[in-house]
Amino acid sequence: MLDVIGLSQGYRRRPVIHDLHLSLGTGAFGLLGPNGSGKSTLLRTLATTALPAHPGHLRLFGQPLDSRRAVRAAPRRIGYLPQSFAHPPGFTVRDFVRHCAWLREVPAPRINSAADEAIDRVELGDRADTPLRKLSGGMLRRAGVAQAICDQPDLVILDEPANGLDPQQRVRLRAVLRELSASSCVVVSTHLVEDTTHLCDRVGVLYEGRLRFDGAPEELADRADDGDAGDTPLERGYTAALAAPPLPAGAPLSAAHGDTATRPGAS
Ligand SMILES: Nc1ncnc2c1ncn2[C@@H]1O[C@H](COP(=O)(O)OP(=O)(O)OP(=O)(O)O)[C@@H](O)[C@H]1O
Repeated sequence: MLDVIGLSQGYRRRPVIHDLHLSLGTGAFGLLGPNGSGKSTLLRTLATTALPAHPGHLRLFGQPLDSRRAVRAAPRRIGYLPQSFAHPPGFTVRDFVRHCAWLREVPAPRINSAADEAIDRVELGDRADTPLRKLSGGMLRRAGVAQAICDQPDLVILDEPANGLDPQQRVRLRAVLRELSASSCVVVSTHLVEDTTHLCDRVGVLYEGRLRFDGAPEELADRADDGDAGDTPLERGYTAALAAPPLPAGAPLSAAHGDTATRPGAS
C-alpha cells in the first residue's frame, strides 16, 4: 500500500526527516513522537501535500510518484486530516464533507450518500446542517475526520484526530478507525500513547526525524525499564524508545502489519 524508501524531507535548507524507511499495508499504524519530531511533516508527505525531493522515496499503491499523472492520481485514494485545516466558515458540515469528497474526485453519484454515512460515523448527524463556525472544537475535529474517511479511501492519514475529543468520542473514534483499518491502511499520529494499544496493531516512534521503534504496542511496552519515565509500561516503553538509536534500513518489521516482512532496502 505504502512504501517509504530512504525518505528525507524538510523545509528550505532545514532537514526534518532523515533517511526514513517504512512499509505499510492494511491495518492501523500509530505514529508517536515528541513535539517537533517530524510527525506532521511525514504525514504531509505521505498524503502527497508535500512531495518528496526524489520521486523514488515514496511508492503509493505500488507506484512511485514519478510522473504528473501519478501525483494527480494518488490523492483520489487518500483521505487526509491535517493537524489544522482552513474551512469556509459558512459551509455546513454536510457542505464541507461533500466538497472535500468532490475535491478528492469521489464519483458524483456516490458523494451525497458517502458524505452522510461519514457524518453519521463521527456522530454529527444531528449537526449536518450546522455551519462549521458554530461547532465546538471537538465537533469541528470530527467534521475533519468525516471528510477524511468519506467513501472509505484506501489510505487514511489522520494527524492528531483525537485532539479536543472528549473521552467518549475518543472511544468512538477508535472503533470507527479500527473498522476502517480492516480494509484500509490507517495512519494516525497521536500524543496519547495509551490510545495506540486500543487502536493500532503497529506503532512507530519518531524522534528527531528518525524512527526509533517500529512494532506492535506490546513490543513497545516490553522495552520499558523501571527507570524510564511514565505511568504505564507503554509510556515507559515509549520513553525507552526515544533514547534508542535510529532503526537501520534493513531492520525486520513486525509481522503484525500488512504484507511486508522486511524494510525496503534490506538485503
Ligand atoms: N511549514 C513549515 N516551515 C518551516 N518549518 C516547519 C514547518 N512545519 C514544521 N516545521 C518544522 O519542522 C520540524 C518538525 O515539525 P512537525 O510539525 O513535523 O513536528 P511534529 O512532530 O508534528 O510536532 P507536534 O507534535 O508539535 O505537532 C519542527 O522543527 C518545525 O519547526
